[in-house]
Amino acid sequence: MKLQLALDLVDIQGAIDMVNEVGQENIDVVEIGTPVVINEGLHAVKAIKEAFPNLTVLADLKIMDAAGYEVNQASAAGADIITILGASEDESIKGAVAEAKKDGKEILVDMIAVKDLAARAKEVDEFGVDYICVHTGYDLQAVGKNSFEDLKTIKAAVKNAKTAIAGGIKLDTLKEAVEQHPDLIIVGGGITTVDNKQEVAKAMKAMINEG
Ligand SMILES: O=C([C@H](O)CO)[C@H](O)[C@H](O)COP(=O)(O)O
Repeated sequence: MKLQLALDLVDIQGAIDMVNEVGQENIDVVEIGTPVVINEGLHAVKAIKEAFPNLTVLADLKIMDAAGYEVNQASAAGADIITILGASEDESIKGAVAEAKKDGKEILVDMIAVKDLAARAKEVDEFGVDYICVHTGYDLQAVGKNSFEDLKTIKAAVKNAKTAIAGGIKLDTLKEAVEQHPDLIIVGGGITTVDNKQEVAKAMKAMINEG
């Protein structure tokens, strides 16, 4: 199990400062979140990879179309993992995988807003993707939803890909994810909004390592 720090509500310098404050030794993957890519472009991915060459960098593009091209651009900027939506066309997901493989990069499929999770996870799992991720986005977190039951659903459906979970995970709810042993646990606000970010990230990493 690995810990991914999601950086969403920062600019480029804020992202670098946040990783330094959290401590790169306390995380495995750093995510340049969708709002950062929208605001700053792929320069943010390039800047974070240059600042932290030893960290795995995920570009949360949430690709929906033009998948091969967008994966190619994110990969050139230094992304190690690129995200595409599970709701996108099969051809888009296959194209993303083909492009990523050329450069030895990985594809994470974000299942946000997918209604039949088990069925779509089984389909996507056949396309050679690296991760399938359940995700409760900000807008559903705001009405009290989470992804812990959804993780059970994809764990039962997925045979090939690694599994991941994201969406509102905090130190006091992390256990619910750890108990199910996904390959990747993604945490944004649960680290970035607390006072002692380093202490919380360290505690989360310890819980994940022990899990
Ligand atoms: O992908 C995300 C969201 O859609 C905004 O871009 C977040 O990175 C993801 O939800 C993790 O962040 P938290 O929910 O704050 O843990």
